[in-house]
Amino acid sequence: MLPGWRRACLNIFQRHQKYASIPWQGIPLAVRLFATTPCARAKKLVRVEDFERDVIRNFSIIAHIDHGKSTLADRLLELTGTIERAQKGLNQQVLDKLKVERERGITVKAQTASMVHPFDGRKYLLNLIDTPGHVDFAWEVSRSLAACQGALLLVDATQGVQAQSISVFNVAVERGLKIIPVLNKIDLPAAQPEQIAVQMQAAFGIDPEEVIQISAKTGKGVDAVLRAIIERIPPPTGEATAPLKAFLFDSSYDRYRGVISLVNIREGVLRKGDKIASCYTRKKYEVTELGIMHPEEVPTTSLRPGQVGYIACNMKESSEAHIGDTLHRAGVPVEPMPGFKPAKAMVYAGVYPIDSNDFLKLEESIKRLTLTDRSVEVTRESSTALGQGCRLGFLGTLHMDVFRQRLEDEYDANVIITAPTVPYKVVYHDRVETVSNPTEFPDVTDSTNRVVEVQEPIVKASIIVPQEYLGEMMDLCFSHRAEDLDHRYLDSSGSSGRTILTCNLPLTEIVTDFFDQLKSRSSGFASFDYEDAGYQPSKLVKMTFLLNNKPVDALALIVHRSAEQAVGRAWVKKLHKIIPRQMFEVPIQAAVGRRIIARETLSAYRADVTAGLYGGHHERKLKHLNNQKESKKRMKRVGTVDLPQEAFYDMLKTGKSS
Ligand SMILES: Nc1nc2c(ncn2[C@@H]2O[C@H](COP(=O)(O)OP(=O)(O)OP(=O)(O)O)[C@@H](O)[C@H]2O)c(=O)[nH]1
Repeated sequence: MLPGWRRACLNIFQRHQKYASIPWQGIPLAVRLFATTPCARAKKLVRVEDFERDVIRNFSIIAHIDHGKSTLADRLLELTGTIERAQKGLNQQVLDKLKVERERGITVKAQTASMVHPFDGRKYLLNLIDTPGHVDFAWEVSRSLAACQGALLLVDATQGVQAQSISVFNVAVERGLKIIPVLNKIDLPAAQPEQIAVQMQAAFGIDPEEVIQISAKTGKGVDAVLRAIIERIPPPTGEATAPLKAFLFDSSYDRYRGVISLVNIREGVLRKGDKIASCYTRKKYEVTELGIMHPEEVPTTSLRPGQVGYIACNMKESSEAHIGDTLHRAGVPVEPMPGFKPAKAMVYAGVYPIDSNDFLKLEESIKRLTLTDRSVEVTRESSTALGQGCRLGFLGTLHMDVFRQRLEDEYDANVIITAPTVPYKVVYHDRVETVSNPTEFPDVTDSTNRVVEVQEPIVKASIIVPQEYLGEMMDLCFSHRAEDLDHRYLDSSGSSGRTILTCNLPLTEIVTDFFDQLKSRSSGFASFDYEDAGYQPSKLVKMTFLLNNKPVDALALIVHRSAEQAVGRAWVKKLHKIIPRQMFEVPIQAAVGRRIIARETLSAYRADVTAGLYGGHHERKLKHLNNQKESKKRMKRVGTVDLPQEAFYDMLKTGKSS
């Protein structure tokens, strides 16, 4: 065999999206070839016809970040023989497929996996839908829960109930899901299962007797979880003979097969070759492939009521797969099921290529990435300082960070991200405008602009923290303009007992450094969650920065009146440190409207024009110095200060903590 041919073969497998998650290194070529043949996959073929509705369970694992969802998912997949048992101590994290997920140890994109488990003489089909834990990905959580009848509420036995545990619990209860409470990490010496079970009772009204104690790491107690899934979660409803109704809850893009949609069959049976139509777009398709996630795609002959699986149906554009859509048999229309509220961007930022010639490449990469992350909003924008770029809307700052990292990891992009801003509402005499870019924010101090008021987004925040840090947390909230602050105790075990603190906070206050301060001022013990609480009028102004009396658009900020002096001074100082000295003196100013509120002066380089004059008359020296002064004045008049890209990068990086 030619070595070149061999290499080409390997490349094809490694690049093929479907097999990209498999660690191919070290596996002999013959095995790789066989593993990807239809014959090998067919061996795994699951006859879904064998599973009637009453032996199907659709469930999800919900928890605060890092409480062990992905680890428990691994153990469940192993225990049911869906994947090979990992070597002792090795964490497989089969469902965390993205590189950023594995590196950061967080789940960003919900994945789905089906398992077959024998119980009481019958074979059960268990469909697990993994969910992310972080607040920013709450949209993914509610999307996953729409396809389930039950949820495992996982709580870390060392950390106890955290803010996100409460918010995901509320979403699950709202959707009428059966909750199975599970206490994880009981193998750790710091675990306090009894005390945390009492906390769960106070926070969720759960009977401590119902709580299953496990260690997802060692596998202890995980079989009891499997039993509880089968015994406590109700089977899905829906009749095989009814007209087809399939709920589309996720989609991804495959270069070769087009859009792959994840669906939950609510009524009827879907088979390969069936002609289907979308309630939302009214377009018609033919099902070319369908199957279940086991945990990789495994083709099946049909999908039946209650089942969760993937379909490929010659959908070319990812925009055709509308999340929350109902698919039905072509020519047999049905009433669409209630869909999802679309994801709402909470944080906006400009993304620019470091080298402005790379814009088209960057735009293409962003487009491709948004195919797998549909919650990102994209529009084009341009800035005189940074050139052509895109304005992106994210669900939160972590979401923004993860998106940037994915751009860098998966598309090799080098980008500058501007300071994050939130969407403001500007109320004029005759209209209301939403502004998410500081450069478009009007000068409210100028009465000719006819601005009646400016409103900013508010969130209802909850913080769970040991009592000893309560004072510190209240202080933090007040310094971020908190209102309606309230607190209640979750348990009564002295200063280490947990308290839940709630307040209303402006969203803009938490998109900069709030998380970092929360973690450092509570020694990492506080957890934080928030939900949208509408808009409220606020005294906001646009701050611009001038270099040599010319405004730099990419540095514009929207700040609260009470903070304008402090922010203006801090940024001007930072600019002074970062900007390289020029041939002429450069004033660096922060301005609100026409008012200059802070100023620093960058002194000029001074060439010693008298160096070549040995001796000579005093007036001759003076003449040279005066000439120099004149030419500097001229330079200053016409000179523009170019802020180098690196300075921008530093500025925006450090700007986050201002
Ligand atoms: N000692 C111990 N560690 C555990 C256990 N379960 C999970 N962990 C560890 O806890 C960390 C977080 O686990 P993950 O499974 O990644 O948590 P997750 O909830 O999926 O996290 P997100 O996906 O970010 O929401 C990992 O380092 C796990 O090895 C357990 O039962 N015992």
